[in-house]
Amino acid sequence: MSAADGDPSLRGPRGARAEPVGDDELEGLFAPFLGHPGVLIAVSGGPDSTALAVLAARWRRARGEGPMLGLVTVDHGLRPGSAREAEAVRALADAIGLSHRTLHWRGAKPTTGVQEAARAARYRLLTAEAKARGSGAIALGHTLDDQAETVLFRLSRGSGLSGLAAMRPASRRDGVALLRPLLGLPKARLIATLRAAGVPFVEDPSNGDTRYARARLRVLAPLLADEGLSAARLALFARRMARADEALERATDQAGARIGLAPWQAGAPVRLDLAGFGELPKEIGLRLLARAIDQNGREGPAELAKLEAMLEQIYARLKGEPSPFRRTLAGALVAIRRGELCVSPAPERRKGPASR
Ligand SMILES: Nc1ncnc2c1ncn2[C@@H]1O[C@H](COP(=O)(O)OP(=O)(O)OP(=O)(O)O)[C@@H](O)[C@H]1O
Repeated sequence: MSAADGDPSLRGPRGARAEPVGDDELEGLFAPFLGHPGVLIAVSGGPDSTALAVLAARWRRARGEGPMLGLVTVDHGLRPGSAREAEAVRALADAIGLSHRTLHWRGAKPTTGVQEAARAARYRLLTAEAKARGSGAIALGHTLDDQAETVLFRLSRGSGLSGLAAMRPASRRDGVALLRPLLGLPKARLIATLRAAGVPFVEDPSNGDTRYARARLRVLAPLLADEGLSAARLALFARRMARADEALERATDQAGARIGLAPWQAGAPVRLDLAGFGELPKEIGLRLLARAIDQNGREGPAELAKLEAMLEQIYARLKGEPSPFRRTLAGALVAIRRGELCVSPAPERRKGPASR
């Protein structure tokens, strides 16, 4: 048995030895890059995004042509070592022949919810940089293990079907494509790839910090895998949810066009035929209501449980409960009048008398 055989980070599910990613896999992984003039590779210096950079550079070199690739690191300025980590990514970029830029999260940092704020700032900085360069796409190093963790995290938070579809291999944010070429690969294979190539990487210390729910779920992962809830199975579950979600979204488009009494326009009130709404399958009605509220509210997406409760109240009116219906949710006003379900921006809340 070699030393590596005993290294748990090199083992895949149920102790199977993880193989480095082979050159014959690269085209399949990176073909989605081809639709873009340039791709910014978001590299924290951790194993996943380091492997992403190494593999993408290998792919690009082998084909001799393709999109411009460049590495970008966001220095959140939250840990003393963060500038050094960004410098290590620059050294990696030099070694693999790609450019590198560090983006800084400046300004005041919140004392609570700092991880969420850092994540939002990171995406803001990355999408702005991609737009400024005309790159069109950002590549992220999420793996199969991250996908599994996202499914478990969302299950634990009561997400519905769309949330359980978890991360998509390709999505959009602020007009920029987000690509996740490694979403089908276990982290153990990426670590094996870096070890085989002799490329160093760092581990984010917050990854093992059990004050965070994701780190606690990571601790549970081997136990769940023993019960059949392996990362691969959870990721397969997410793909099936994504397939169902796409079908339901399309059915929702069609239902909206069919029972809409006014054209669906960004920022415009939504008017739906109430009887037609009542005949829709519940899931489609729920999605239409959510869209109408998203479009008219100012407070972001409404919570699923609140939407479900409102849907039941609308059904009660449809069954003949006579009381008037006028409710606000997530900054939108939902009202029933003269056979119509109307969703419009909620009036500004009146402020009480000024206090001294
Ligand atoms: N500081 C950083 N600089 C550049 N890219 C980063 C940085 N941190 C994370 N990323 C990118 O985001 C990917 C996911 O990182 P990580 O899992 O730590 O973030 P997350 O917050 O859990 O992910 P998400 O932002 O999708 O929720 C990394 O593989 C990398 O591509």
